[in-house]
Amino acid sequence: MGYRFSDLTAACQDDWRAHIEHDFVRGLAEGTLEEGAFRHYLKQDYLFLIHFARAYALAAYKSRTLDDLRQAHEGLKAIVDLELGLHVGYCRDWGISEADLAELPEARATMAYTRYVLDTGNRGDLLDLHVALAPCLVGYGEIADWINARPGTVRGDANPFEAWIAMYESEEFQAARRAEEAWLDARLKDVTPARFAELTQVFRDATRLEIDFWQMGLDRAD
Ligand SMILES: Cc1ncc(C[n+]2csc(CCO)c2C)c(N)n1
Repeated sequence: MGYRFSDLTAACQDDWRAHIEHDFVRGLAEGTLEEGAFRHYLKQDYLFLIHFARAYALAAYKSRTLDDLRQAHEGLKAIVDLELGLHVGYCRDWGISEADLAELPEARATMAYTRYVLDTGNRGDLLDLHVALAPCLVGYGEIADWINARPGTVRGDANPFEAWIAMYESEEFQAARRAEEAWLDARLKDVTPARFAELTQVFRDATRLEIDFWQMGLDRAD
């Protein structure tokens, strides 16, 4: 008892590092990622974001308190009003039009990850759902930290992915990440070892699906 969010990453250390330090992330940090791989990722990420907005709507449905309902509402608004708009504009900069986005076929890695999160939230409770969402929100925050701490990282105009890195290192995004970790710390404090083992499985599954999503980008898999 007395668990914290960091106990989840510690319990899945190998998978967690494989997500944070994936070759796709290294390519973003060094500016060496093939542009076609990035475009493939961006397109699938559009579909990913739509399903993640649905996951925040599910979090609203699963909420028992006004605070949790507000938090789910904020998450849904952040994706719909902010992230998806930014994403569509960003895709345009990379030569992907809104019409292209509307017609995208969904890759298997996108389906697997997003439907896993939605199913975990459906069959479980709000904590299951948040743990399934954590490799996304907390993971991308840690990725920004990791990118910034690496000597090989290239920043500024010399890196074509500068805007992507800047988004996830932004104070606004990092504040959302810290709030999520604090929420998870508060909920994990009281879980039993058996429940923690269940949640570890969810966290590991979702982390491995993040790894598959990066790999899908590198392989341009459909
Ligand atoms: C595969 C994949 N995983 C995580 C993110 C980042 N992200 C998407 S929604 C969200 C939470 C709401 O702000 C975050 C952090 C991404 N874009 N694509």
